[in-house]
Amino acid sequence: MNDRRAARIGIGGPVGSGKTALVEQLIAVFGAADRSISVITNDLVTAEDAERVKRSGLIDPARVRAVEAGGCPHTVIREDPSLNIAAADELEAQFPDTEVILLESGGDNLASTFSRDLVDYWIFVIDVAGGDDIPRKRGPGVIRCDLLVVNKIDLAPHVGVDLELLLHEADLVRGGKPIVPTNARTGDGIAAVVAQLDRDVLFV
Ligand SMILES: Nc1nc2c(ncn2[C@@H]2O[C@H](COP(=O)(O)OP(=O)(O)OP(=O)(O)O)[C@@H](O)[C@H]2O)c(=O)[nH]1
Repeated sequence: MNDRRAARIGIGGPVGSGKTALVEQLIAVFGAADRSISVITNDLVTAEDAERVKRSGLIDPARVRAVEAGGCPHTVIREDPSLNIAAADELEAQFPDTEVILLESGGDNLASTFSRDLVDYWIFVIDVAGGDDIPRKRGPGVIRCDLLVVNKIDLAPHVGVDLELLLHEADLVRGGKPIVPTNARTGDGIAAVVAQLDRDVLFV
């Protein structure tokens, strides 16, 4: 994508669902393929997620920016995304080769959604340990995201969740829009996430 603006991809979802783990997996896959990626993290009042990504050793730390939301994450990813837009513009100016900018939202609830002024595409991450009734709650994040990632599939047997049923119910409430099951600790399913991004937003 030499002559095009970098794709801006949001990653939202409940606290602890595995958003940062997914970011780390995506950085590794893009890095291994010599594809250029940058990251913006949103935390409430710290830069903890950004520090963790910088420490991973998987990415040039200069390509990682932190936005401190200072309060409700909805504000900075939906109502007033100006801080994130400015951070993305800066990263793009500094690293013109950037193909993808990942924007990780602070952990929130099932209602978080991204402004289309901020992102071209957004992923919502839920995890099976959150319960198999999550799709039935019809949260806007689950229903409206471009790609639903169902993470921590390894935990399904341990928390009494029928993964197939959860995926089926998620498919029903999403009307067939894409869903990818993952284990963001081991990397299971990450290739399918990248394939979906390539098809839907990166066009490679
Ligand atoms: N078993 C299992 N654990 C996972 C998986 N993905 C992430 N975790 C673990 O779940 C915990 C939370 O993961 P994070 O990536 O920090 O989650 P997050 O959504 O970024 O969390 P916040 O930023 O606090 O909202 C960590 O201890 C991860 O190691 C997975 O697929 N399986």
